[in-house]
Amino acid sequence: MIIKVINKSNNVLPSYETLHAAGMDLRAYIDAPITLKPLQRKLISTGLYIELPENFEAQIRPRSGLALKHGIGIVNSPGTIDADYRGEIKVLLVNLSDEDFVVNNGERIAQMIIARHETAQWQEVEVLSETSRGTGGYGHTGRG
Ligand SMILES: O=c1ccn([C@H]2C[C@H](O)[C@@H](COP(=O)(O)OP(=O)(O)OP(=O)(O)O)O2)c(=O)[nH]1
Ligand SMILES: [Mg+2]
Repeated sequence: MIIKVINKSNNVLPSYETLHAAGMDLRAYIDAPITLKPLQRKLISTGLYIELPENFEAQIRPRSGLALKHGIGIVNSPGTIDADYRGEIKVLLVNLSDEDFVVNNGERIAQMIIARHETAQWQEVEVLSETSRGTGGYGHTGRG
């Protein structure tokens, strides 16, 4: 699919790193390095603005390597970019390690997945259909 994008950064556009990758890596677009102290969170710019088709969203997800090696997560993971959003895509990083983490311009900080979604309408009713699960949940089928 084709997605319109404005790139105000000095970075290359996000791209799939391998042939069948689900996510495109997003790069930080910042004037100077940003330090995240332990447990600190900061909104990181990407310089990207996109126009998604109706019934598509972009999900902003963490990179597992940064998570494993440096404890870097995304506070609102997965972040949601709505199809009608025209602002800059930003990434809310958090440092869950006990050491400072420095983000540099152009660094790959997150990944973006383009996904189709439904738009639902409600049908209000009094009764829902019966199932074998019923209202059971939260481990109701046991552990092993
Ligand atoms: O990680 C994110 C999450 C959101 N957004 C942008 C795109 C999205 O369409 C908009 C609103 O996001 P969301 O609905 O998650 O935030 P909200 O707190 O509900 O704000 P709003 O009232 O503007 O919807 O902010 C980002 O750039 N990065
Ligand atoms: Mg919202």
